Amino acid sequence: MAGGGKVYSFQEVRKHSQRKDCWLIISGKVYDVTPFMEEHPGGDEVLLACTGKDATADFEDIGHSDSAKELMPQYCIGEVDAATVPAKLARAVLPAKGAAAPAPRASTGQGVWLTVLQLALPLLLVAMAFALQNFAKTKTE
Ligand code: HEM
Repeated sequence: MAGGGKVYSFQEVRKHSQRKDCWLIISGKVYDVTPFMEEHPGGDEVLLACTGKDATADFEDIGHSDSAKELMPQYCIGEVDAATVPAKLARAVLPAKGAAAPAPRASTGQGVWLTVLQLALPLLLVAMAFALQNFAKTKTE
């Protein structure tokens, strides 16, 4: 690691959030990607959008190649002090520009009931049609 294991606070890392001074946090490590901004095949905007937070999920979501991962050590300047990373920011997964937004989760309480209702409603209608048909038959007999 180029940074010799230096530990930075989250507050320190987030100060470097400009095109000419851009640091990222990926898997607990701090990367100074300033010299890489123009070369990054995904563009500099996505890197800028990943400053000031934990960019691990964004980086992983892209499915970077092994050769991309091999480039990383040269930009690594140290580690982030995990205790200083705000929990909600550490878990934040913002969709990267050009990437698909995460699908809404259907397994939440409300979602399950909606699915059950969607399945049950047509069955209920068929059952009612049969009942009506039988009722009409018995009336005419
Ligand atoms: C040190 C950090 C990073 C390095 C060295 C890096 C390197 C690369 C490389 C080499 C590629 C070309 C494709 C590949 O080989 O996988 C790439 C593509 C890309 N990267 Fe990064 N990247 C970094 C961080 C990030 C971050 C934080 C994001 C945020 C979302 C990002 C978003 C993208 C996107 C959107 C592409 C284009 C993918 C495509 O066109 O299919 N990268 N990156």
